[in-house]
Amino acid sequence: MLAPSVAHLSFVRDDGQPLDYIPGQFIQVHFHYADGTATRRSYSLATVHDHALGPGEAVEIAVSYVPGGAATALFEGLAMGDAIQASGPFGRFCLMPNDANKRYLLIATGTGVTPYRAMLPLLEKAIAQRGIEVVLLFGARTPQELLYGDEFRAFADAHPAFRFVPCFSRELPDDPHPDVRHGYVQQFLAEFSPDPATDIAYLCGNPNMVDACFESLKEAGLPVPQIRREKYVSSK
Ligand SMILES: Cc1cc2nc3c(=O)[nH]c(=O)nc-3n(C[C@H](O)[C@H](O)[C@H](O)COP(=O)(O)OP(=O)(O)OC[C@H]3O[C@@H](n4cnc5c(N)ncnc54)[C@H](O)[C@@H]3O)c2cc1C
Repeated sequence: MLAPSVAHLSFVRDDGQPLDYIPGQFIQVHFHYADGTATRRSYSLATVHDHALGPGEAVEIAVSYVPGGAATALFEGLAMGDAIQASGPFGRFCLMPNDANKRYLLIATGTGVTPYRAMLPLLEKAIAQRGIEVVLLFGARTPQELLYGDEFRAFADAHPAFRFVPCFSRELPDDPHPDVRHGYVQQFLAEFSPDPATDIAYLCGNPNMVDACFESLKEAGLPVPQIRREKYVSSK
């Protein structure tokens, strides 16, 4: 468990095939409701991507368990070694090779942060090769829910161009880092002066947060192509 209701799950393909994907993409898990109807749910790939995953390498996802959720029941019922059906990768919530921006504003709540974990090696390359800056604004209710927080903090400590700004809506950690904020991510966007001349923004996770940040960024003058969004809505 990454947090009280979030599991980090690791799978390997059992067909012996590799899985290449672009950080930011997701897979779909296929299963059946109790009445036999087929359904599926999407999960962003959390595996830190520094090479195409060869046969037998772990495909990682972070799943937030929701009360009464159908996929939640599936995942909670899995034992070590059980198999699930999945397809993918899908999606275009990715860093673009021809991006010429000076800064990425990466914004997430909850498991919406997993695409950014997968992107860390690409961000490291962009920092080294293009001299860009990155701000990661990550919303969680409590310090226990700051998924992969130690990894992002370590990455920020090693890369001064990467700022990690955890925003806690309920409870602050004891002895918080100076970059920690108290409130919702959307309250702190203005502090970073979003600028259409320099910024490309990514928004991932809770749909209300994504919509609120999208409106703020548009008001700040960012054109829509510079605001990339992934809303975690249920696909049932
Ligand atoms: C592109 C994409 C990527 C996604 N990536 C992830 C991911 O990496 N990790 C992840 O955990 N989820 C992710 N999701 C959401 C995920 O696909 C499911 O919607 C989620 O896991 C709930 O599925 P469920 O079957 O357990 O609940 P459902 O049976 O679909 O819903 C049960 C009840 O819970 C409510 N509910 C659904 N989702 C939430 C929620 N997030 N918070 C509170 N209540 C909710 C529903 O309204 C419903 O009342 C993603 C969605 C999309 C579209």
